[in-house]
Amino acid sequence: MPSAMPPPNKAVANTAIADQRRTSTAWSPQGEFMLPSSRTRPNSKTNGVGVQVEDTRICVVMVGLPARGKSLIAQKVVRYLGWLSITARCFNVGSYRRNDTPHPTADFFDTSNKEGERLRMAAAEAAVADMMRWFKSPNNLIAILDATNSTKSRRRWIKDRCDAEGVETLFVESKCEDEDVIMSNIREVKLTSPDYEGQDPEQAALDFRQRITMYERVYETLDEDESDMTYCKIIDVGSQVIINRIQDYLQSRVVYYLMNLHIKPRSIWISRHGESMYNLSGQIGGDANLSERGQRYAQVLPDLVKQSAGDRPLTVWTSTLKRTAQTAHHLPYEKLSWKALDELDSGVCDGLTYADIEQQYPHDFKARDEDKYNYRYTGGESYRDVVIRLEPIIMELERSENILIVTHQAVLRCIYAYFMGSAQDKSPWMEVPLHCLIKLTPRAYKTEEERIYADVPAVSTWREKGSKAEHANTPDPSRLGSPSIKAESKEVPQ
Ligand SMILES: O=P(O)(O)OC[C@H]1O[C@@](CO)(OP(=O)(O)O)[C@@H](O)[C@@H]1O
Repeated sequence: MPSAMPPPNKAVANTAIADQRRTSTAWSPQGEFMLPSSRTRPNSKTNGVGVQVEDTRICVVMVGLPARGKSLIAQKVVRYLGWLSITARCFNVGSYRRNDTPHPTADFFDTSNKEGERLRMAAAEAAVADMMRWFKSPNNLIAILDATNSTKSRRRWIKDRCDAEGVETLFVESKCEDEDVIMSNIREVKLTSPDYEGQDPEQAALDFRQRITMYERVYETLDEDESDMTYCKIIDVGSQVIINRIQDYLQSRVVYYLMNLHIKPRSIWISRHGESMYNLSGQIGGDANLSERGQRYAQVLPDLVKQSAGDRPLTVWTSTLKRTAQTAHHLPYEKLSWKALDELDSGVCDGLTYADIEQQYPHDFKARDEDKYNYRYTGGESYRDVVIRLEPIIMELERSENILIVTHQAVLRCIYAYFMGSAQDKSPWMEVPLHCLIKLTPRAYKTEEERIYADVPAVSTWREKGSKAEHANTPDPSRLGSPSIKAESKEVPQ
């Protein structure tokens, strides 16, 4: 098997992987994500959506005490890989256990409770069996086995099961002694875990603490005894990362992502720029100034942000285009501008209206409607291309705390799709109104979304799939009301 990393080692270094990644990544002319040819094996395959991958299947095995952010990490890895067109799925042992024991009390997890032990092992076996069935499908590449897997014997059992089926294992331990992080995870779990549904929150927190004590009695951290295993040990929310025996490209890609994650609570705010002169005339692309209403949005945005973020320190990221810089102008925070946040490049269609495109490039107009995610403007970009160039932004976002991004319709859709796990065929059609601030808060079992609309009218630049071109850029009636907050929680699909 080709090795993406130095020989079996123990390293405490982020740069080793980051540098490795730069030398081992390649993009096809279509912007697909590929392995360099020297490392592509004869039986490498394409995963159906154009991403060339090794013939490797990996079981990412989560390890750690309860309330260490394992489920959050697992969900994030699945979403990140899905966003990059790598098919991944999480197998949560707890949800198999809940079939028999939906609301266990802490003593269920006491290892001297034989019936509890039997039921917990049965749940692990059922999850692993389902996972092996799932791996039979050729596009299914990465499974996450989400459980505490807190003893060496349990981990050895999983490794043996995977070895027997030719599935690689990558153990990922989240080890954390930071009381603030643990407490916030306990609060999170008692509010969102199905185990405690409908129960008194204080009672739930107490029981959950006891459950942690049960696990602490038997918990064994990953150590030298397991030096034959591939693992990544994340200590204190990423302040130290230990990696061992990372063997190939896909593993190093997952590990690189994990090294950038932190599990501290935070939110991300995203907004499109204010209405631009091009939005008013229905032209796409370009580098136009804000309209008079767009400037009004820029003026009210600081209040909107304050209303949602309070006094939290924020950093504002914009694109390099005038309309985002002008929108962020009055925000009293540090600002950074990123080329990677520039709008989808519409190539030869830059500066045209959708009606112009339908008339001058009818085949392109139709092709884009048929497969908007993959359609690439002549001399420009596709949504798939935008996702690829946004990857460093996502990495940086994961490393950061509270960020406000002021960007463009297509770019915002791609960022939103990453956080919400939206399907590729749906995300380019998502409606993202102008003059609306979106707050996203990643939680262990879901990402919460809140939309705050400014009381400033704007055109709607949204065009429904298959609709006539002239239906774009009409006044948006929802912009005429008073400011409103619409809060909605959406489950992240597994
Ligand atoms: O992919 P579609 O739906 O065409 O949306 C992207 C388009 O959105 C627009 C507005 O219509 O972006 P922007 O928010 O930067 O003004 C165009 O410039 C851009 O081409």
